Amino acid sequence: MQQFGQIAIIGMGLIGGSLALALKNAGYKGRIIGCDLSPEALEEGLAMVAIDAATQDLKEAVIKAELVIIATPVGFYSNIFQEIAEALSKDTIVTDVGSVKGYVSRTAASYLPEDIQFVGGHPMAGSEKGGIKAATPFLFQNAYYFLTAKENTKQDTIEKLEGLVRSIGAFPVVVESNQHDKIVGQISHIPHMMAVMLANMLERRNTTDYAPFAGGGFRDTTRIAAGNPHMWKDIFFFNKEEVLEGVTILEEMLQEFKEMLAEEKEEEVLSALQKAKRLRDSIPHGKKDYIPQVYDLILDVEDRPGVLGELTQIIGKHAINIKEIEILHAREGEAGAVRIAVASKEEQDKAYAILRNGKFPLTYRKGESKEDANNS
Ligand SMILES: NC(=O)c1ccc[n+]([C@@H]2O[C@H](COP(=O)([O-])OP(=O)(O)OC[C@H]3O[C@@H](n4cnc5c(N)ncnc54)[C@H](O)[C@@H]3O)[C@@H](O)[C@H]2O)c1
Ligand SMILES: O=C(O)C(=O)C[C@]1(C(=O)O)C=C[C@@H](O)C=C1
Repeated sequence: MQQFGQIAIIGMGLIGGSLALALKNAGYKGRIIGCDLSPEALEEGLAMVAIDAATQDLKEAVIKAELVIIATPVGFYSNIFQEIAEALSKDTIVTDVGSVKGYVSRTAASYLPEDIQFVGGHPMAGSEKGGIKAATPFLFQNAYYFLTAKENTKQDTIEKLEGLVRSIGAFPVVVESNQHDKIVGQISHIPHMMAVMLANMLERRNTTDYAPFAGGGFRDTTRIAAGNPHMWKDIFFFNKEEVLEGVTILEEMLQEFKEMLAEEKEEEVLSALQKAKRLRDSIPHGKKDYIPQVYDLILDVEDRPGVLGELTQIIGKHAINIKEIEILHAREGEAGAVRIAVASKEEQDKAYAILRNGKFPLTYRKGESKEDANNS
C-alpha cells in the first residue's frame, strides 16, 4: 500500500475513521488528509492520530491525493463527485466504501473525468454505532472487502487496491457491481429491513413495555436496527429492486408459515425449522477458503471488574491461544456471557476441561445445552 503517496478520505465517520486508523496501524507512511463537513469529526480524527491533516474543503482534500476514498453516506456522492472532478490529477484512483455499488458506479461514470480510474469498494464489516468515536483500526480484520471492477479498469489499479485491502487485514473480492448488489441485498439489506420490522412491531402491537425483558433472541435479531436511519434509507432506495424482490419472497414465505401453523401441519413447521438450522449452522464461522475455522466456547461469567483478566490468565497459563474474544450483550443483571474462540478442536477440548471445573462452572460449548455441560 506504500505505492500510494497522499490519501484523502472524505467522510471521517465510523468507516472513514477506521480506514485511516487501519492504514496507520498497517504501517502506511504517507499523509492521510481527512475531509468532513463536521469540524468535530475532523478534530477527533486529528486527536486520534488517524489523519495528518484536516479540511472541510473537498477540492483542497483531493488536490494532491493519489488515492481518494469516499466514506460518506451514498446520498452525498453525486455532489461530491461533481465537486472533486476538476481537482483530481490524471492518475488519481478514486474508490469508496458505500454499501451499494450499481448506483455508485453509474454516478461515478456520470461525473468523474474519463481518465480517472474509479473502483467501487465495500468492506463487509461495520457496526450499528456511527461516527468517528466508534472507529477502530481492527474493524476490517478478517472481513471480506468487495471491489467492483469494470471492463476498462486497469489491472494495476485493481492490484493496488487489493494490496491496500490486504494490508488492513481484509480479504478483497472482485465482483461486478450489479452482482454485488444482489449479494448484499440478500445478506445485509433484507436482514436489516427485517430487524427494523421486528423492532417496530413492538410499537405496532402496543408492547414497548415488553422490551426490557428481551433476552438474546430479540437483541440478536434487532441489533442492526439501531444503525443510522439516514444511511439505511439511502441503502434501501439505491438497492430498491433487490429489497423489493426480498419483500415479495418474504410475503410468500410468511403466508406459507401462517398456513402451516394455522392448519397445525406439525411436520411442515418442524421441517422449516430444521432446514433453517441446517442453513444457519452451515455458515462458516471463519470465512471459508479465506480464513481458518475457529472453535468456540461460550462461557457464563459474573459481571464484575477483572473477570475477563482472570479468564484469559487461566487459559494463557495452559498455553492456549485465544483467537477471538467477544462479550455477548445478551443478558442484563448479574450474569454475562463471553465467547472465546481457539484455533483447533484440541485446544477447544483442553480449554473446556480446564474451565468447566474452575471458576467458570457454567461453561458450555456452542451447540451443547448448559444441562449437558453440567451433567457430563
Ligand atoms: N456503518 C456500517 O456498518 C457500514 C459498513 C460498511 C460500509 N458502510 C458505508 O460507509 C459509508 C459511511 O458510513 P459510516 O457508518 O462511516 O457513517 P458515519 O455516519 O459514521 O460517517 C459519515 C461521515 O460522513 C460525513 N459527511 C456526510 N456528508 C459529507 C459530505 N458531503 N462531505 C464530507 N463529509 C460528509 C459525516 O459528517 C460523517 O462524519 C456509507 O456509505 C455506508 O453505506 C457502512
Ligand atoms: O454488523 C453490523 O452492524 C452491520 O450492519 C454491518 C453490515 C452488514 O450487514 O454486515 C452493514 C452494512 C454494511 O454495508 C456492511 C456491513
